[in-house]
Amino acid sequence: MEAASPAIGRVKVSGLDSRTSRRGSTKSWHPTSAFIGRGRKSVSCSAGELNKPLELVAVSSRHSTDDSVNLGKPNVFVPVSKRKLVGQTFCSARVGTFHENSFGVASHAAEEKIGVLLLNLGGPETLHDVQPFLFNLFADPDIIRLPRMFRFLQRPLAQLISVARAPKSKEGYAAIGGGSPLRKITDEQANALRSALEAKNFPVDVYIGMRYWHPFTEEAIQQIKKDGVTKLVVLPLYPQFSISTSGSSIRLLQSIFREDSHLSRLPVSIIESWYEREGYIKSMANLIEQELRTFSRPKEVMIFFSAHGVPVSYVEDAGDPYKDQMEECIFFIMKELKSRGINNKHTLAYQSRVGPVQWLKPYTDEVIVELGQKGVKSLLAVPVSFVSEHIETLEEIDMEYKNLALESGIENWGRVPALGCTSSFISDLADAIIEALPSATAMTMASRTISSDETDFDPFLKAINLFFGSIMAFFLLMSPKLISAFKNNLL
Ligand SMILES: C=CC1=C(C)c2cc3[nH]c(cc4nc(cc5[nH]c(cc1n2)c(C)c5CCC(=O)O)C(CCC(=O)O)=C4C)c(C)c3C=C
Ligand SMILES: [Fe+2]
Repeated sequence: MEAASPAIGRVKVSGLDSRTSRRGSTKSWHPTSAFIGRGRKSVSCSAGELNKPLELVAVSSRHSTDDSVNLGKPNVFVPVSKRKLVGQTFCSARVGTFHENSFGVASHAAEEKIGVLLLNLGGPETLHDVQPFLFNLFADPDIIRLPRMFRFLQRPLAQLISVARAPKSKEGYAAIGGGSPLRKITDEQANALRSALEAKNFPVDVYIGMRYWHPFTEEAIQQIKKDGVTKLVVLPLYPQFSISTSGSSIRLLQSIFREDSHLSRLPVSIIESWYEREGYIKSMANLIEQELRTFSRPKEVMIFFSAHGVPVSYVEDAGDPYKDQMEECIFFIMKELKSRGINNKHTLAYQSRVGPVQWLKPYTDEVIVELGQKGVKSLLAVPVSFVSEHIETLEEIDMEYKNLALESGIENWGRVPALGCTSSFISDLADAIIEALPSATAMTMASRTISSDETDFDPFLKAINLFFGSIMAFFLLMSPKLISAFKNNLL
C-alpha cells in the first residue's frame, strides 16, 4: 500500500496556524500541533518577535497598481518603480531591510547558490499509478482532515477511499491519454523559469517537488542539499493559497526542514500566494481577450470562471483564505479586462468536488445548467486555480462540462487554456522570485511538535492502529452518508 513512496507517511506532520487578513496580504505561519484556528486576523509583529526561532517567512506577492502601497512601516520611502518589486512579508520590520538586502543579493550573487523549489500536486503518469497516487492524496491530513483522536484512521481510510475512487479516476485519466500531463508541463515551466531568471541575470537551479507523485518533494529536497544550495525560494504553482494545496506542501517542507540540522539553517523564502500579481492578472486577461475574439459575438459571451473547490469547512472552520483570494483574483482580472473596454458578464463557480461533504458553492455543473435555462447562448470557461492543463481542464471541463453546456442550451462553448509557459507569466514568476530572495530566513524550528503520524515510529503501535483503523474505517465507510456518496458516484 505504500508502493508510491516510502518517504510519504514517515514524514511527521505538524499543524500550521494560518492567520491572515481578509485580503490575504499579511500572514504569519507558526508550526503548531493545534488545529488550524478559526477566523482571519491581520497580524503584525514587533522587531523583537522577528528573532523568534520558530518563525518562517512567508511572502505574499502583491498586485501593485496602487501608488499608496502600505508597507506597514511609517517613514519608509519606496519609489514607485521599487514598489512593484516588493514581496510583502508578514512583518513590517522585514520590509525595512528589503532594500539593503536586495542590493546585497545582487552583489553576492557569485558566492550564492540560489535554488528555486517549485511545489505542485503531481499526477499519475500511467493508469497503474492512479490508485497509489490517490492513496498518497487521501493519506494527507490536509486533504482528509480528521479530528486528532481519529488520525490513526487516516491511512486505512486513504486505502479504502483510494481503492473505491480509482476506477472513476482511471476513466478520467484514460480519457486524456492514460496519465496526467502535470509532470511534463511542470518540467517545461521549470526550464522556462530558469531561462527567464538567467536572462534577468539571476542564475538559479530550479527543482520540482510534487506532493503526491514523482518527483516527490522529499527527493527534491535531498537534491537541493546535495547541490549545496545556499538560499532557497519556494514557489507553489497555485496562484491562490489553500490549506489543501500550498498549505499541505509547506507543512511537509516544515517537517522535513525541522528534522535536518543543515536544512533548518538554510535561508528560505516562501511565496505563498501570487494571485494578485500584475503579471499574472494581465497574462490571464490576455488569454481571455484572445479567446473571446474566437466567438462570433464576443460581447455576448458569459465569462465563466471555474475554480477547483474545497470543502466548506476549510473556509468556515479552518480559516482557509482560498475563497477570499479566489474572489479577489477574479475581481482583479475583470478590472483589467474593463480597463481594456471588455465589459462582459462573468460568474464564478467551483468544480471537482469529491466525497459526501459540502464543498464551496455554487457548483460548476449546476451553474452551467442554470445559465442554459436562463437563455445564455455563449460561454467561455476559464480555469483559474491552476496554471497547467490537468485532468480537471482536459476531461472535466473540456468533455463533461462542455457536453452538459451543449445539452443545457448553450450553443457556443469556449475554454481559455491554462497559462503553462506563457512568456509574460513566466517572466512575472521570475520577478516574484527575485523579489522574494531578500526575505530568505532560516526556517529554524527549535521545538518539535506532535506529529499526526507519531505511531509510525513504533511498528507494534503501527500494526495495532492499522488493524483497528481498518475495522473502524470499514464501519465508517458503511455509514449511510458514504453509501449514498458511492451511489451518487461522488467517491
Ligand atoms: C487549487 C487547486 C486544487 C485544490 C484546492 C484541490 C483540493 C482538493 N483536491 C481533492 C481531491 C482530488 N484532487 C485531484 C486532482 C487534482 N487536484 C488538483 C488541484 C487542486 N486540488 C489538480 C490540479 C488535480 C489534477 C492532477 C492531475 O493529475 O492532472 C484528484 C485526482 C483526480 C480525481 O480523481 O478527480 C482528487 C481525488 C480534494 C479532496 C481537495 C481538497 C480537500
Ligand atoms: Fe484536487
